[in-house]
Amino acid sequence: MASLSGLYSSSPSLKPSKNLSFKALPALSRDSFSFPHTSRPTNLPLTLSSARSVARDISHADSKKELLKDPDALWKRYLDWFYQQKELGLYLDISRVGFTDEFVAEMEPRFQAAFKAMEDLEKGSIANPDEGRMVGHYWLRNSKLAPKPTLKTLIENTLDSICAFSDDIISGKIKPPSSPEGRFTQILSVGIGGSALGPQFVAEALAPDNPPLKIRFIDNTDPAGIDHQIAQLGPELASTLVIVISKSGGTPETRNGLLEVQKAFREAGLNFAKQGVAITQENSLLDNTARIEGWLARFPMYDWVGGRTSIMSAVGLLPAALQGINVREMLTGAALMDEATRTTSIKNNPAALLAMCWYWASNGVGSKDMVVLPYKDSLLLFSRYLQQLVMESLGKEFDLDGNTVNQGLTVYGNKGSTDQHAYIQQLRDGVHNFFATFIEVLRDRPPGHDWELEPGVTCGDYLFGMLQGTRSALYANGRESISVTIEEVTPRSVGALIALYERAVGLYASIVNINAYHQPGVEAGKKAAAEVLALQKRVLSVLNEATCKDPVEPLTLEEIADRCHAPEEIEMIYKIIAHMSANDRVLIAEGNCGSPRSIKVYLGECNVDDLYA
Ligand SMILES: O=P(O)(O)OC[C@H]1O[C@](O)(CO)[C@@H](O)[C@@H]1O
Repeated sequence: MASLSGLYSSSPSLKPSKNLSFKALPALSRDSFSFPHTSRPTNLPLTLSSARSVARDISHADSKKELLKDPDALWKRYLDWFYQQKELGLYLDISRVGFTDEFVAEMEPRFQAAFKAMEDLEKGSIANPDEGRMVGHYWLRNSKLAPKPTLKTLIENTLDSICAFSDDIISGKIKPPSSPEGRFTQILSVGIGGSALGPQFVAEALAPDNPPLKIRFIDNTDPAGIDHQIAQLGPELASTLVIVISKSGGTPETRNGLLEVQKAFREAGLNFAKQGVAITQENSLLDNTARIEGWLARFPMYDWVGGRTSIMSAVGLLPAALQGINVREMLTGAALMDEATRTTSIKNNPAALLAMCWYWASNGVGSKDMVVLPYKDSLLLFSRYLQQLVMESLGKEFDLDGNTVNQGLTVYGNKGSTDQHAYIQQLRDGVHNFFATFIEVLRDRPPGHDWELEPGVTCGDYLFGMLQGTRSALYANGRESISVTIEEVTPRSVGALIALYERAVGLYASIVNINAYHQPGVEAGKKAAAEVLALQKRVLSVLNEATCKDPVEPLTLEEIADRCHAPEEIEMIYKIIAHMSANDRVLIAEGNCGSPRSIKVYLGECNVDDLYA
């Protein structure tokens, strides 16, 4: 068995054997960012890289058993790698990740290159080369960093106008036109992806129990979900501020949500424009609509802020401010964390430490998933928020040199200790395909509210015990974990957490040589969805023509596909017809929908002008 000090120190005489350590990776240099796993084998039973990973796991398990037998060594490792940002009250413990000193040394040149790339990014380089864009979310919390004075002014003016508008809404200076209450009481936020996840996370984490305005979200094109949100508002629709958020201003789900909400306003006899706010890029479709229709307010989104890092722009700040959350404190927390994560010393940079652990734990190719477990109900949505931030940023087919890499890092999680009664059984004993991140909050309750439910023990002590117990139990079984601790859930600490992960994702992307700031894969799905809807219109047009004949000519699926000149799309045509007939649409399908060959289809009525053409 490898000795304890050999695995966790750089003592030359006690170095781990080559095939049990990270040494199997090629020598690293700035120019050799390509990885041994550039196209990851999927069907081989035990590849070189998986063999190395298995060997490494065994080595970890052995070393951890050794460490467990030697609490002094574990405590030393804890202290050696313990990070704290005093001003923020944020701590990071990576002692339960088994990286070696050799590994840290090997990563050093890559990190120095990543720090340089980050410095250039903050200075306004085109850090998103595919889209030819700057990446400026760090400027949002420190406008002095913005590369041009006009951008600095824009950021500052937008923040001032967000705060002023929110104050006016909350105080009732700006009123809804026909609400008996005389002031706005609800927010309905319409947006998806980065235009929803940030505001959702912040609302759950920070909104007070009785906020000046309560918030609800439409973040999908599910008609039943939309109906539910509108029905829940009931008569309060008259005092609802509708915030439509879309950076591009053209996302179909968001457009649909807007059209559905506008219909509800019309049906209730309300003037939508007097209650509508748009957050979008200047001159986008949404911006133009809001301007032409004379909506209550418009706030800008910027070309240089990505959707998944837009939480500190109007996207996250306006809804937060309207709920009475101190957005300037959020920005301060983020700015302080930005400062802390600019240092080029890996050991003193919490974002670099996270990125380094992710790389170690997942072999630099996402071979293990990141399970995020906040032990605090209000941080429930953190893992969902991180899912987009990490997976949309890191899940890439090609690296920056055009090599196929199929990179990524899977994120999931819910909250502790709830998950202890769901999937932690598998994490402890089952397939070893993850590493955990515990998010710990020291303060259980506001001061003066705590009580002991049994002598010497509070409810919060149980939560603490569950977290520590799970961390120890996982470690005892060779499963790695990171612990991030904050003192309290406050606007400042939430801002800091967001900034910490934004920076870690940026650094990680650099060390694996990918563009973190584009999302070409999402476009493919959007394009395919648009093609399905175009096909649906062709199907309706073909059916209309057949229906307008005398007598009506019911068509089989094959006939429809032929007349659409799309025989290869017959399966999709069947699905379109099944979906439409399940929804009592104009279409009539005779036969059994479960048996596609038997179906004959025509429309309920002939439309002489063929609106579908
Ligand atoms: O804000 P928009 O432009 O409506 O986009 C919403 C989301 O769609 C994506 O472009 C793709 O999912 C995300 O990156 C983005 O956050």
